[in-house]
Amino acid sequence: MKPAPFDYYAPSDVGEALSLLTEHGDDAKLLAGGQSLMPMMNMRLATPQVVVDINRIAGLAGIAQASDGGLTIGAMTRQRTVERSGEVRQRCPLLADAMPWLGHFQIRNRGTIGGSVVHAYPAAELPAVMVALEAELVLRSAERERVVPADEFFVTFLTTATEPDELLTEIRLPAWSAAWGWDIQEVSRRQGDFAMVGSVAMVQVDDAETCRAARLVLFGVGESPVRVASAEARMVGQRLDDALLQEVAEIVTEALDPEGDIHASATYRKEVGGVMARRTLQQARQRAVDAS
Ligand SMILES: Cc1cc2nc3c(=O)[nH]c(=O)nc-3n(C[C@H](O)[C@H](O)[C@H](O)COP(=O)(O)OP(=O)(O)OC[C@H]3O[C@@H](n4cnc5c(N)ncnc54)[C@H](O)[C@@H]3O)c2cc1C
Repeated sequence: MKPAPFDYYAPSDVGEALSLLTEHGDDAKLLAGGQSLMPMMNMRLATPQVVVDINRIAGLAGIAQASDGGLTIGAMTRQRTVERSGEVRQRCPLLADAMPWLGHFQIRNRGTIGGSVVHAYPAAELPAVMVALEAELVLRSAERERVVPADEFFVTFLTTATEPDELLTEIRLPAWSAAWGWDIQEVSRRQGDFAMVGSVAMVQVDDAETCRAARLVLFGVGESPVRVASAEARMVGQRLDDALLQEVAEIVTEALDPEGDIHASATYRKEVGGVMARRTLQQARQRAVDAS
C-alpha cells in the first residue's frame, strides 16, 4: 500500500521543526529513521497530514560523555552508531549489548535511538533498557524544555509522555558503576524479529555474593516495559544463589499479566518471562561476581 497524501517539510534547525509541530499539533509526525513510521503510513495505520523530516537538523545526533560521568546520546543518533560506539561499550555495556537485538543491521543503519524510544513498541528492547538504566529523556517544545525519567516516559502501547508539540532531543544515561553485572536476552521466532518475551537484568553483589542492588525489567509482556519491583526487593540483601533465582523466576511469572496474540499465548509469555528473568539474572550475577 501507499501512504495517504501528506505535506512534507524538512526543516534545517530545531526551532523551525518546533514551530511546525506547534502549528500542526496532532496532524503532524516527525520523521526520524522512518523504520516504524513509514511502514505504519504505508499500511495507513498512521495518516499524518504533515511529515516533519528531522534528518537535516545538525546537532541532534552524537554521543558525548556527561560531566557526571554518564552519557548523553542525541535522539537522531543511528542505532548502528550506538551499537559500534566504543564510548557506549565502555560507559554503558548493557546498552551496547542491547543494540544487536534490534531488528536487522539494515534497519539499525537508518533507525535512530530516539525514534525507537518515542515509538515505544512494547516488544522493543530500548524502552526496557532505558527503564533499567533509569535514563532521562529530554523533550523540547517551542515554549520549554523538560526532562522526564524513563519510568514516567513510557505510558502505554505506542504512547509516551511526549506531547504533540514536543521533540525528543537527547537521552541522558547516568554514570555506569563498574560494580554492575548485566544481561539482556529475548525469545523471538527468528533472529531480528521483535521479542515475544525479553528480560533486562542488572545486579550488584558483595564478596559473599549478597545482592546489594537489583533491577529487573521485562518487555513483550505488557503495554510498556514491566519493572518487577517485588522480584528486585526479594533479591536485595540476600545471597544470589540458584535457589533464590528460581524463587525470583516464580515471582516474575506470578507478577506478569500479559496479553496473548498470534505470536505467543499469555500463558507462554508468563512462563517464559520467569525463565528469561532467571537466565538474565544468572548471567548478570556472574558478571557482578567477576567485577567484585
Ligand atoms: C523489519 C523490522 C524489524 C524491526 N525489529 C525491531 C526489533 O526487533 N526491535 C526494535 O526495537 N525495533 C525494531 N524495529 C523498529 C526499528 O528499531 C525502528 O527504527 C524504531 O522503532 C523507530 O526508529 P526510527 O528512527 O526509524 O523512527 P521513525 O520510524 O522515524 O519514527 C517512529 C515514531 O517516533 C516519532 N519520533 C521519531 N523521532 C522522534 C523525536 N526525536 N522526537 C519525537 N518523536 C520522534 C515519530 O514521529 C514516529 O511516531 C524493526 C523495524 C522493522 C522495519
